[in-house]
Amino acid sequence: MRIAVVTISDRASRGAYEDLSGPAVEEWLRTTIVTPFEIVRRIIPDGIASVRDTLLTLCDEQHVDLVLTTGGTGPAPRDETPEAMREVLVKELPGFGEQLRRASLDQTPTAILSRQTAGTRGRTLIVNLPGKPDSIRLSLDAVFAAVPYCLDLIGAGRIETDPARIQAFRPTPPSSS
Ligand SMILES: Nc1ncnc2c1ncn2[C@@H]1O[C@H](COP(=O)(O)OP(=O)(O)OP(=O)(O)O)[C@@H](O)[C@H]1O
Ligand SMILES: Nc1nc2c(c(=O)[nH]1)N[C@H]1C(S)=C(S)[C@@H](COP(=O)(O)O)O[C@H]1N2
Repeated sequence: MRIAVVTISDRASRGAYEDLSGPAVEEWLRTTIVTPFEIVRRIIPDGIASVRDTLLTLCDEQHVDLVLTTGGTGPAPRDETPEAMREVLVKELPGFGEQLRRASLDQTPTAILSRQTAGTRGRTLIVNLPGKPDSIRLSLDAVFAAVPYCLDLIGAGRIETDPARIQAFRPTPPSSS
């Protein structure tokens, strides 16, 4: 099981500030997932080509099971993560974005500015998170219960979570066919 954590930020990628969001995602995963997994980290600039090419490499060449991105989902000119997702996803899963915005509204009224989404390409699930370090925990807490079953359905690796942190929900056992 391999999970990629991709920080999308012009300034973090050129070292203008320290990336805090990627490490926050990694820390959340390490305290929540109890089955073995390896983390692949990337820090890249905003922009359609940058995000698209990174996601395509992670999906089609490195065959990671899950990609979590942080940043580039807003309305600013350089925020192009959703445009890149459109070029990469085979099946969009709009429920992730809906739930992320709903949960984030408890934290900030600007939650509605995020165009974050999720979806699949082959056996990889890609989920966008906002860029702000403070948003990471709340965002992952809001959607992760559905992630292990989604990975089962697309034939990706199996994840078990610490039930004290996240109760993974599997409505039906995986098919044996
Ligand atoms: N990876 C990160 N690590 C630390 N702080 C971040 C990170 N991403 C965003 N932030 C903080 O959240 C703020 C808003 O995030 P946003 O993604 O809108 O950044 P931005 O203004 O587009 O700039 P950039 O793309 O250069 O990070 C940033 O100004 C920064 O203070
Ligand atoms: N939970 C949460 N969601 C959030 C935020 C936040 O601080 N917390 N920031 C919002 C803001 S201000 C913006 S502009 C959008 C997009 O952020 P991004 O471009 O860094 O992805 O996410 C929104 N979603």
